[in-house]
Amino acid sequence: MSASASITVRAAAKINLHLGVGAPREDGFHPLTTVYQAVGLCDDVTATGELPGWDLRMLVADHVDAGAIPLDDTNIVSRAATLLAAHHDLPVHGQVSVEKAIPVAGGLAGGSADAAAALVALDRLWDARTTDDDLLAIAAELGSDVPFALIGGTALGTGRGELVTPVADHGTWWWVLVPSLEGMSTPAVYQHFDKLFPDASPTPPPADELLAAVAAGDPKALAPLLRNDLQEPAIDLRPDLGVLIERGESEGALRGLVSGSGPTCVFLCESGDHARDLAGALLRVGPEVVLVANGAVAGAHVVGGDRG
Ligand SMILES: C[C@@](CO)(OP(=O)(O)O)[C@H](O)COP(=O)(O)OP(=O)(O)OC[C@H]1O[C@@H](n2ccc(N)nc2=O)[C@H](O)[C@@H]1O
Ligand SMILES: Nc1ncnc2c1ncn2[C@@H]1O[C@H](COP(=O)(O)OP(=O)(O)O)[C@@H](O)[C@H]1O
Repeated sequence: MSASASITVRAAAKINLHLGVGAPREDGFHPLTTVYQAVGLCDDVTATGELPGWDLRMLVADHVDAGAIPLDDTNIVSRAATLLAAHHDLPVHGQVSVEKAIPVAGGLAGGSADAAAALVALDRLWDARTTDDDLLAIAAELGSDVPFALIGGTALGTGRGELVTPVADHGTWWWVLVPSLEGMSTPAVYQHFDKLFPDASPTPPPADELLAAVAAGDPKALAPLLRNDLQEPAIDLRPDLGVLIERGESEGALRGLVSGSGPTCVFLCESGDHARDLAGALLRVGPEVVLVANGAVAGAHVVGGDRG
């Protein structure tokens, strides 16, 4: 592409409808059986420019903690660029800006979404034509949640979460998301899981019953089957999350749940109207930020650009 070509790629936040966690493997990662769903809370990554130089900017929404995002080469977008460039024996180059609406360290895989979107955008900008299998392998190297951010929809994750298979989903699922002003560290929550459950089975609990409810598309059938094995450790570290979940359920949510390693809490609703009513009720009693999103939405995909 030419000097002024630009490409914008959108990637979504995820929630885990089922997060079954097993005892840690020899490499320290926990074996998972998880059911991911991509929801309509998205970051947009725009890549432009050619040789030389690399520049990364983050443009964040009011509810996103900009101070918690590294801008150096540890940012997962820069890591994605480095791995993709190395794969093609190219120098890292371009100007990348991330319009960020997904809260940081929220259990919503916002960094993973940025990484997936950056891979797709830079692949296009550099005309690198990476195969899907290679893109998924690079994504898995970046983080356990990154392959799902490429694929989106509703999908089963196994291994450490990086082996992703789309599943049947005949529902439109409405969620209220309540982020927290202070993020939580994913490794710290997994470590707390190990402390609370030293006798966990090496085989994570399966998701078969939940997958049947997802396929059937019935929120009332899904609600009692939602499961997150990291919820107890997350609430043990942050008791306010337990209070919030009880509040959301008493205000009428079909079910409240910690998202991934937390601290975002998500509430399943029957419809868009129900979700907006619940969001209004929650806003009146406490949290500063309450979002409504539905799922499932697409994985990282091009939403704009020009050929310069
Ligand atoms: C908990 C989950 C649930 O989907 O999501 P988040 O809450 O972070 O969004 C994921 O497992 C997070 O995936 P991700 O954030 O990509 O993790 P990675 O970068 O691969 O790993 C970060 C650290 O988390 C721990 N980790 C991660 C995945 C896994 N299956 N077992 C682990 O023990 C390890 O301590 C690892 O060093
Ligand atoms: N582009 C990015 N966006 C957000 N966080 C990032 C990014 N790059 C690196 N990070 C680091 O990754 C950590 C985890 O971020 P994130 O993916 O938002 O959370 P989670 O794993 O809870 O879903 C953050 O605390 C931050 O230090």
